[in-house]
Amino acid sequence: MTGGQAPAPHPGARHSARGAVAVMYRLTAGHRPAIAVATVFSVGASALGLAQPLLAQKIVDASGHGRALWPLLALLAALFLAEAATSALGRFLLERMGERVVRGLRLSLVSRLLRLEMREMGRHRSADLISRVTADTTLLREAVAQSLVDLVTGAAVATGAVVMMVLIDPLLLGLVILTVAVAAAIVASLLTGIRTAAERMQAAVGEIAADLERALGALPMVRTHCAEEREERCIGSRVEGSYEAGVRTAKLASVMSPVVEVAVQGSFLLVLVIGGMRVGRSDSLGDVVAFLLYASYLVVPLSSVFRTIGQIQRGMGAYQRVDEVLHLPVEPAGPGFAQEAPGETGECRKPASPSPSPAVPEPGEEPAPVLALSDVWFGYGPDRPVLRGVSLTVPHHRMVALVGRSGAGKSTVFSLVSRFYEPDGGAVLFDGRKASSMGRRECRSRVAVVDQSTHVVHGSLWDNITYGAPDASLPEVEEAVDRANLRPVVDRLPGGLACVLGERGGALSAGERQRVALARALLGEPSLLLLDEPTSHLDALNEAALSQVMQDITKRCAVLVIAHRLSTVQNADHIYVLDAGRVIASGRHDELLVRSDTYRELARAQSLRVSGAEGDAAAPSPVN
Ligand SMILES: Nc1ncnc2c1ncn2[C@@H]1O[C@H](COP(=O)(O)OP(=O)(O)OP(=O)(O)O)[C@@H](O)[C@H]1O
Repeated sequence: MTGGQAPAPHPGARHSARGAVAVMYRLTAGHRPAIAVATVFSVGASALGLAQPLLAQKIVDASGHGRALWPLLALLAALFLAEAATSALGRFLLERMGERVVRGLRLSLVSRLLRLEMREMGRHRSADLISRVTADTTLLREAVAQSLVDLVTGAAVATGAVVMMVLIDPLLLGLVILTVAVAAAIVASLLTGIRTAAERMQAAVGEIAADLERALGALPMVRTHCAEEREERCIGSRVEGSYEAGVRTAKLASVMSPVVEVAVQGSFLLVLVIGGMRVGRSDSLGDVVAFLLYASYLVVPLSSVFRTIGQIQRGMGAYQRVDEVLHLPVEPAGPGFAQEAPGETGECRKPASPSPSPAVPEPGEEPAPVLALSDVWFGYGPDRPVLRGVSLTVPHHRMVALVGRSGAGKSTVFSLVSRFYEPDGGAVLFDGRKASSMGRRECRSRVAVVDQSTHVVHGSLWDNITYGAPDASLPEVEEAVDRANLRPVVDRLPGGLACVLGERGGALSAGERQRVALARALLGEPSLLLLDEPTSHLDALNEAALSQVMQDITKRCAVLVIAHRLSTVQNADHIYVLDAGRVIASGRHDELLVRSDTYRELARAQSLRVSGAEGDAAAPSPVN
């Protein structure tokens, strides 16, 4: 498997040993030449090892007959060295192959996770998904890299030993095989239990990560509610779950070990007793010595093969979790959104021309609006529509506002415009073109979003501002900083733009984070800026300043803004009032004060100018 490609699905091959072999086979696709070369080295090393008992036999017999020993001893030393060198090379090749397999899996996982459908993302806990990329693949690496080494070398040595033992004493070999077969039957019965326990343990590890992330992500809330003990108990129960599954695995594995040891010692004992009785008849102590050495060559690798199979079962438990992610649905690769293999994509950047021009209108013809929603229906679940036939337009260089009570569906409109979700009915249009006929990347390249969560990530202020345009020049960044009213923050921070912000932008206030997000959005030169609650973290002075910033921004792009505070959008060119997923009124501020009860209520609740509005209603003035 090459990096970035997920292995093909393997339904039904989940729990059986055959399934595990099939998974290992699939995982190592693309690495077979390396495995073949490594196997040749391992077999070569085994052959060199297998020749040593023969030589030992000769040395014992030669000393018995008083012949010179040093040439044989020198040959034995040379065999030792050659065996060590070839076996090291074979082992290295196999381990490197294992690392490559895991690298490919990790790249596939990362690639998939970054492109998961938003709905799917909502169904999983992010820390659990992360643990599949880190903890589960680490367990899998041990299974693939280490186990394959032991399996290949062990099987090669055991096969060679069997051949040599057949030649020396088939009866003794039969006895050894009998004891090993009994051990194998017992080990096989333990494997399913080991795998199930390993799956449980890995799932518990994922839950620990997810719960810990939840608690650390909301640490101030945990502290202010004195919930440390409660969180500790909750996470502690996950730790217990992982401990119990680990202990169960250990129990099963510890039963396996004595079984294998008894088989090894039993074989030796049998060989010693029966071989000793036969020495008198065969008249060769050398034969018994050689046979004993071969027996050790057979049972030692076989015991490691048994252990390895246990390890592979544990790895398969982890693979199950990895495999689930590899088959989660990702966003469809529409036109212009090719799903390049990881490594080929580089950073996700806006295209060179981030604000594609709208189709050139005929002379005298109005250009199509930057954004239009036409009778859009949408629900997060099948039974509950959140948007019910929403239609709205955002013309070029205008500021349009969405207002309405909490839960009316305003942010959902943004999610559809960002194409996190597709409408169930109706259409979203960019510059007159249906979004569904365009790739997601093309749609998103037209839009910049500053939402309520105002994402600021660990890194410098510069990194955060240039996140969407990593090649931006200093003057461009400076301009975005000024336009977003961020200059005082840059001047205050030590190192200015180079200042490293803590995780989630902890070094900044909420209002400052919002302005960083705005600077980032402006740097991308979008044709449409989506602002969700832009004033939610601002004081009155900064709110007034931002209103001015928004007016200025419309010189360069259109703005669609969501605001609870109507003071921010009083000057909007057009306002849509959303209620329970429907547009119930639209117009300018003064018009809506007259025409819309809901708008008037919202305004009254915020003590905005309402008096007299009922009397001086102006004619509606749609902006397009
Ligand atoms: N990811 C989601 N999954 C399921 N339901 C959701 C999801 N996001 C929002 N909703 C539901 O959709 C409805 C509209 O939510 P939305 O966030 O669009 O409202 P809003 O008008 O932006 O509210 P607010 O002003 O409080 O931000 C709400 O009832 C909300 O519970």
